[in-house]
Amino acid sequence: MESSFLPWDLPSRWMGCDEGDYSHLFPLLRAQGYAQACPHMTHLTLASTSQIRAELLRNAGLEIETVAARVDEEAIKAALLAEDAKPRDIADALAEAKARKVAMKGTAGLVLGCDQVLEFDGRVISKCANSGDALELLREMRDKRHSLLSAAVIYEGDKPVWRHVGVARLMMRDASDAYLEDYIARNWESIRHSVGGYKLEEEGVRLMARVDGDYFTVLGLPLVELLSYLTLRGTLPK
Ligand SMILES: Nc1nc2c(ncn2[C@@H]2O[C@H](COP(=O)(O)OP(=O)(O)OP(=O)(O)O)[C@@H](O)[C@H]2O)c(=O)[nH]1
Repeated sequence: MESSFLPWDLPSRWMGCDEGDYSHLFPLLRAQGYAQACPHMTHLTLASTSQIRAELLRNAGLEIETVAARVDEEAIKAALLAEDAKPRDIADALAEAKARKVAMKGTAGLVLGCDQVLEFDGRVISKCANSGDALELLREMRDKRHSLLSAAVIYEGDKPVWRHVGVARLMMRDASDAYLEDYIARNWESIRHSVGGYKLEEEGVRLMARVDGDYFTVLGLPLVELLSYLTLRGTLPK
């Protein structure tokens, strides 16, 4: 049986499947490192180092590859802020920059770039550099509202084919100084890469008085909208 996309040296023991249907082989092939040779096997390439984004996609049953985009986010953010760009546009532009960077390397199939921006008090808040800054930020944000804007952009070839910005609005409770100090001491190692200094699925939920919006958007990925698009275009079965 000849196949156009299976690697020529595929071990013969895997060639016993029916003509054309290899889906049950995918986990085996991926385990052997064949994914890159078979772009058909992956639903998309995630241009992100975010563990939670990869986890959410894999938990939803998607076959993904992850590639770090390595764009200079701070430079892009600074240039956009200098033009008074809105937080939504900053998140979208950063997500597109990441998707484009990886897509332009010739990555086959769909490439997903993401970015999350925290808007508080009219400002765009970046990730905290250390636990002291995180404690200071939480002291500022308690008993007040903030928004999380999670942008996603998909490239196919050299063009963007889909984009979405999910928005969640959160109200932090008026936590005590003592609690915030203990919270940071307990959680800093886990939350250091999360903008806002919390993970909603962990103890960060105890910082909140109210969460309005999509849970996945808070975690950093407008997952439901993404899956709807992939299903609509036939990448995922209807
Ligand atoms: N687990 C978890 N992660 C969160 C939460 N809120 C924000 N984040 C993560 O905080 C990070 C925001 O920074 P980004 O610049 O968007 O992404 P990144 O992690 O730096 O990864 P890149 O896409 O490679 O830039 C993302 O990874 C979000 O998924 C949360 O509630 N839970």
